[in-house]
Amino acid sequence: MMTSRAPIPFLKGHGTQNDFVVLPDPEVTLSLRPESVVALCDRRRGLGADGLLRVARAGALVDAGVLDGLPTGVTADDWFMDYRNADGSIAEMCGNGVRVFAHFLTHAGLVTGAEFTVGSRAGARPVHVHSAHDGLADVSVDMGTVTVGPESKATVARQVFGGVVVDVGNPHLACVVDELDPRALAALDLTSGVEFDTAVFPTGANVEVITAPRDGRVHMRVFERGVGETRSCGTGIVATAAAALRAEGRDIGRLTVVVPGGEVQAWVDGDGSGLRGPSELVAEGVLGPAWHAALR
Ligand SMILES: N[C@@H](CCC[C@H](N)C(=O)O)C(=O)O
Repeated sequence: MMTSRAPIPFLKGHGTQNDFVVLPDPEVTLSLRPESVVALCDRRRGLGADGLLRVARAGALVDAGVLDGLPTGVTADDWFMDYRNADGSIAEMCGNGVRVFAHFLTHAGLVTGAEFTVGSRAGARPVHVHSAHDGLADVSVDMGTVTVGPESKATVARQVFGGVVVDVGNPHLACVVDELDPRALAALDLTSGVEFDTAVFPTGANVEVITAPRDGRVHMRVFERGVGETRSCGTGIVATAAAALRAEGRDIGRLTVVVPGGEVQAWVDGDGSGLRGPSELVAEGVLGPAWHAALR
């Protein structure tokens, strides 16, 4: 078998400190085995990240057998965010990832105009890149339908919190805790993980702990499926907005969600949901020769 020695480019970026390795692979020539993703996302032996974003044409991912078919609303020519968690697992959607992905497409000149569609396993996600200069961008994402389901519980730092099941394309348990102020939220120890009802979440859950909304703002921390605690989570921010609005007796509205890595605007309206926030491209380069054997 022929192996290509062409350099493998990468970028490193983050959205409110939820960080990603970006791997441009338009025609899907790279093989992303879970162990390779784990190694690349490792903060000591790899580049270090919460997740990995392969940048590929949707049709090429179908041809390569990475996707079984084109998700709803996605066309073969669309740029597709092939998202992997740091543990090598595949997730349906990543809201911060879409912002960084859209920023990369603009930075690399792979799209024309400020508005375009990014494909994801959860379907097409329209984006608007409001600005992109000097490695920094401001990006809105139409996050589609957000479905608030039944109540459930999570155990976090030996405390049991009630929450609601929220589907943002991926599964969330969003727990608005009235008695928690931002200082008490910041003091919670999430290092030993979270427990949730696996009958409710057979494929796992992302768990958000959220303060009660005040003056249009909430504070949130998240323990992500396939990663651990992260400093932000875009789908979790939309789930947070939906749950916090529900706690105020509202189905629609707009909130500022404060996370350890910054602030993001989120909204739920009659047509769906969305978020707007920053993206930063921190570095770009090529992977060292040892990675060729792993990824080709
Ligand atoms: N950080 C992401 C969510 C990534 C996927 C998640 N860990 C899952 O497994 O569902 C975001 O910004 O939405």
